[in-house]
Amino acid sequence: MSGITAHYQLYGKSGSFEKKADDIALGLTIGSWTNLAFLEQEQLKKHKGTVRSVTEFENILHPIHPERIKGEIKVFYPAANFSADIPAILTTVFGKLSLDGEVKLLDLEFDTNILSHFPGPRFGIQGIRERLGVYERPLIMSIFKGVIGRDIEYLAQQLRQQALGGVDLVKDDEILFDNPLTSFETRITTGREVLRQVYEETGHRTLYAVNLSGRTFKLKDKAKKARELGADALLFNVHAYGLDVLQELAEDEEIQLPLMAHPAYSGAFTSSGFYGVSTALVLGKLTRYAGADFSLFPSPYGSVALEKSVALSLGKELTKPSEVKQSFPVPSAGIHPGLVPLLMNDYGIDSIINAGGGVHGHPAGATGGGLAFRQAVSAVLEGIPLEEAAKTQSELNTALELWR
Ligand SMILES: CSCCC(=O)C(=O)COP(=O)(O)O
Ligand SMILES: [Mg+2]
Repeated sequence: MSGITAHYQLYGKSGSFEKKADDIALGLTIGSWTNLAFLEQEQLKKHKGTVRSVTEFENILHPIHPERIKGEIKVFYPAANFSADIPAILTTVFGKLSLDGEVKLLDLEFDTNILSHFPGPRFGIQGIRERLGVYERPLIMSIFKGVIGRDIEYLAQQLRQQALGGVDLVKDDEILFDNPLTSFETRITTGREVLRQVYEETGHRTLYAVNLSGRTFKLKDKAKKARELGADALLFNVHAYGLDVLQELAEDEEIQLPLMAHPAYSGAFTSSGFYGVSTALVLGKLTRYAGADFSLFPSPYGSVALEKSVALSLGKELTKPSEVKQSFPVPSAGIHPGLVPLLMNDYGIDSIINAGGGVHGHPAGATGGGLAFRQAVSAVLEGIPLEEAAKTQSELNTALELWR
């Protein structure tokens, strides 16, 4: 039988988890079971949730209520109960249940039949690499900073400085929305022209991800306009809108632009150890299934850090073998060149090193910042310690002195 298996974490008295699991499996599907007549049981069998496993962790006590221990349960929900879309799936497996005390949704197992309704990233890691012609190293991305209240000329200069440093991508900051000084359309057309000039001068190609923002029902038209104007990629605050909106954008044949999922707002429902949804599921698996070519998330090291095991499992969800293409893991926030060895060790070459302050804060400006990142990546690929490489690479040297 086709369906989805949900993994939950909860706390309770030892021996209480079987009953809780049964209550969830029945309560979120057909309601009562044993009181039904045989004929009704036969009719409803294909809709009945099933407990797949119950695990109690006797040694993991609740930090405030030590009489409770941690448990993990797995419940199977038949596909007959929901349409194959993320809103229906989330409402089935964690709708009312998300409001019912300390329960956290850890994972969802999609079978092949259900996953076939999720085309996933249109381009994926390979497709983005083909657009850039870069295959042998992690990509480097920088972020516009301090551009709110500035005009398009200022943005153009900042973009040029970033691109001249050799970064592969530049993205809008997620807090830059449509505004009279730097409208969505003007950012696309101006950005395109700046990056064309840099390409002509240097032969280096940089892609710009413009922030697709505004009311939900206007997004598709805006995204189509972006494509007409020659946009390279779209940044999208997916968790403020909902994953299904991302999927709509990803599947639209008239849009066909790489989509970059920003993690803004996701902390509101992922950060608790007791409630909400696991980070790896939301920013990893579901963001990939919904069609993001890139998923940004806090790295384990910077200013807004995820616990390392969480950040690593998130990266795995984005890249592990699946029917859908891989999404680029983009560990972010407070990244500087000195962190490149750690990031490359954690995420390998199929990842993106992304920095705002770590590029613009370089004493030689954004160009120097980009160069320092490129030098750090080359050093790691050649097996040279950064301190050693910095003896001959002045931008890297300056960066290491500043951020050590
Ligand atoms: C986890 S936040 C994603 C990256 C981002 O949008 C950002 O602004 C990071 O900026 P920083 O100066 O910390 O590199
Ligand atoms: Mg930002």
